[in-house]
Amino acid sequence: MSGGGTGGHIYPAIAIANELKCRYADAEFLFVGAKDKMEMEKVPQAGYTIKGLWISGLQRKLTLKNVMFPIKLISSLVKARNIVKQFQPDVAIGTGGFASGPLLKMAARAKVPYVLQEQNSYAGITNKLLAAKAHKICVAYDGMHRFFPKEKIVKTGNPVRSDLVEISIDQQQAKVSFKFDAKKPVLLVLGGSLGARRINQLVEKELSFFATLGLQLLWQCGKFYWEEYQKYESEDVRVRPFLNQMDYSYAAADFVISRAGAGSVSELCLVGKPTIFIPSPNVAEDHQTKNAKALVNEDAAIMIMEKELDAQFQNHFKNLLGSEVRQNQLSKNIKRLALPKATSHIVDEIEKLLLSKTATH
Ligand SMILES: CC(=O)N[C@H]1[C@@H](OP(=O)(O)OP(=O)(O)OC[C@H]2O[C@@H](n3ccc(=O)[nH]c3=O)[C@H](O)[C@@H]2O)O[C@H](CO)[C@@H](O)[C@@H]1O
Repeated sequence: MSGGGTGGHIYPAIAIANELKCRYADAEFLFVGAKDKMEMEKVPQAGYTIKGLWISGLQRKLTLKNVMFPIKLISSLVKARNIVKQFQPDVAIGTGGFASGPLLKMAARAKVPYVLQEQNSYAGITNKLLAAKAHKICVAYDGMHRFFPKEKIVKTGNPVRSDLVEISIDQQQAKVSFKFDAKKPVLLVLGGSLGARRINQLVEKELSFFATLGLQLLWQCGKFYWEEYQKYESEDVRVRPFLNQMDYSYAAADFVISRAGAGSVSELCLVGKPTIFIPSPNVAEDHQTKNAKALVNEDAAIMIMEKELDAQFQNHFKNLLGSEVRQNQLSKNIKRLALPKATSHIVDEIEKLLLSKTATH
């Protein structure tokens, strides 16, 4: 299994591994990630072993990191080749992020078949490079033949960890677990797996506005911003660098403000809470805006662009809070877009590949 760099690539890989483990209790898994990235912490937390490659992406500017890139690439290819040789996998799976490049390249060389999973409507560079030798490419959006060979594409949706597909926790209990008043509404603020500077600035500015509306705040600010924002912890405000229990966090929420990364969007469809998306304008081809727009077009969420926040946020938010009818409408519509069987569908494709491999041996 290889995917990483951000949660958006890691959690799909974990979801797929969990589903495979359910079907094949004796299956063995090995994750491969990038040495200093968040997968090195999150994958072991999910109960899997991970090995790290010394690899990073190419920077757009001329930097020392780019000078090191060829050396890192060669070192990663050598290490990936050894990993494949020792572990001898039956199949490999890549969910995006640069570490999957060397790993899957070496898997292909050892005749190990691989499946790719692409979360976004705009394909990542690593997956584009790996597409030619992939057996299947599981995607979440239409029109992906712009990037990948048409005959390899299967539209499955994005894998979501099973504990988030059906959240059984009661909302009151979830609120109490964060030491909130169970009778007062909770606003969950998500900045994607790394946190979002602009969303943090917005929340900081609107703290008294939220207080006058009687809201309690569960604010995931991101590990890089934690030092700056932890001072806002109070009776009604919880500030966290990262939320390890997303099931409790979603369950506690009455309203959500979030970035529009592919994984967050897929999870929020399953969770069905009234949501305001603030897409990151800094990602390739502006794909977060496209992710959020797909929901707005179905009247399933509200979207506010970063540049409109100062002028429009309070109005949008007050309108939402003031209308239970609107909240119910958004909840109903966003739930309709959920794809709860995505992980199972992807694992079906992996199974088919394994079976065809066994048949040809
Ligand atoms: C800035 C950037 O490059 N973002 C990209 C990154 O987003 P990012 O890494 O933010 O990923 P997503 O929004 O896709 O998913 C976030 C994942 O992290 C989990 N989570 C998040 C916060 C938290 O406190 N705890 C937690 O567990 C969520 O439950 C979810 O499973 O990958 C996505 C999928 O390829 C892309 O669509 C995004 O554009």
